[in-house]
Amino acid sequence: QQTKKSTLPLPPGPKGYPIVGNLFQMPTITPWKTFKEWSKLHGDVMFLDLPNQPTVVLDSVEAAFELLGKRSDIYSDRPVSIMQQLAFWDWSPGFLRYSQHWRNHRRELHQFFNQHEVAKYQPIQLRECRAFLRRALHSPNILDQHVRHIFTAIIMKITYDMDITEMDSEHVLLAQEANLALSIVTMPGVYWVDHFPFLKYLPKWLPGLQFKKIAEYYRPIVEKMRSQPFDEILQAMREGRASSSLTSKLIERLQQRSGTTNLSTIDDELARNVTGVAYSAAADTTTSAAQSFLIAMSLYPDIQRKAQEELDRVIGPSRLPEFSDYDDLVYIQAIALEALRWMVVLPLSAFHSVTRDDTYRGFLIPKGTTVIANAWAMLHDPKEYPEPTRFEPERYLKDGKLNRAVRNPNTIAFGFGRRICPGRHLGSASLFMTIASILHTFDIHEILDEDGKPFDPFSSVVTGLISTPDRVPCKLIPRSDDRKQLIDTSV
Ligand code: HEM
Repeated sequence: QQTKKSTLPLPPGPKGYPIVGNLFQMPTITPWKTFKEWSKLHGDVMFLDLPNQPTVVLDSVEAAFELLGKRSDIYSDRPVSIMQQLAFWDWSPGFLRYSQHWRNHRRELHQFFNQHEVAKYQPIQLRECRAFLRRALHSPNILDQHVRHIFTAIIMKITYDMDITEMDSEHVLLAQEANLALSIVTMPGVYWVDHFPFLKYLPKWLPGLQFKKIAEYYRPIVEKMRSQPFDEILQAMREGRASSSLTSKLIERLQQRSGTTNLSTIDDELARNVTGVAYSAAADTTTSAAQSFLIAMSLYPDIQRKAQEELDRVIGPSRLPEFSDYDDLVYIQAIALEALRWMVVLPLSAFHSVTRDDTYRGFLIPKGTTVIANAWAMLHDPKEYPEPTRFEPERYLKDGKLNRAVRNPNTIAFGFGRRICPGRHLGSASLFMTIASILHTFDIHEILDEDGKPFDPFSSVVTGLISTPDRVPCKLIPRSDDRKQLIDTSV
């Protein structure tokens, strides 16, 4: 028996082929740009016929806010990915199905990363930003690694009370490799097993089944990343020598709640999942945003000058920025917003999925449809952000204040509805302090390539769940000898 709703048409989309639908047309490089082009023909709510994974792409804020925001009671599920399961990434709270199990994880994440709690991490953020300044001053040739170091050290300290002094420490290398696996297995349209699940039962020596080898290689690495630091803290707690960290606090809280020191299987899993997701969600994302900032500054020296005028006026020459300067550093706030808009960290956000048949603008969106929000298209919409490829902090300002009439890019860049990024306060604060600290002490210069050509940030991005510039051709030069001294004498 047909319901009335199911007689409605699906949203329009590119014409596909029998059986494989649009699978062969799926772009593997910067798909957000291709989707944007396709949406010019088919509209901002576009259907892609992918086997086992019908997909709708939303290219406008209007559609994303309505479906993922207002209707988030039914649009907060995640699509199931066999590739993620095979590579052992399906435990992550970021990929859990919309359920009580997910809500339990979300509640703990909120406890540790809500706006009020995040203020407690400011001393860690300040210390790591200042350690960065010293590293950039004394070993300027590995700038990219130093940038990554800031956000790795912040999240490792918060989560495990671990001091990351070297980026080649075992824990960091493990976490980086597990994250590489994440970006490899989340490439949309790449793994046929997600569209033809029977492939997972075929032997791995058959041609075309490399996905099995990839998953088998990464699985133990991801397992170890999630368990090793956690087990170390659990052991230290048993021996009464654990220091305070998110992990120890969470374990204690779960122990208190259940009234026993032995965690139940469910609580043990919850704790491992919440602590395990922290690095993977925090490090590469904030690093990518900071890279975007550095590249923008190297291409727009006039914006640097304006920011430095503000920093000199508010802070003066004899100290480094503090979080208490936040309200007075409006131009720096605008730069942080623009960095998240200009080169979008998660250009296709994270995929949602709908748990019931729904109708929108007269179209059917069937239960189980994967819903992709093209955040890149929304943040590069010239109607909202004129000349979107220009880096222009002024677009958010009016009379020396943030202009509320312009859409704050954070309302898109951190995702939507009930799945919105729980780490957004931490990410934004780390980014703000990094930008203020660097601009207060250094000038950022562009490094031209061998042919003397300037860097084109938009044709040099790595495609993945998280998009990053493929290099950061910038160098930092101290603004003066006094600022050099300031860097060396500040802790
Ligand atoms: C500039 C930095 C960051 C950006 C741009 C960013 C962006 C995002 C986006 C777009 C999503 C998907 C939201 C959705 O599905 O609608 C997300 C999810 C998530 N983020 Fe972030 N994020 C950042 C930093 C962080 C940090 C610092 C943490 C950790 C403390 C974090 C933890 C998470 C988690 C756990 C999820 C999954 C939420 C869920 O599925 O319920 N993020 N983030």
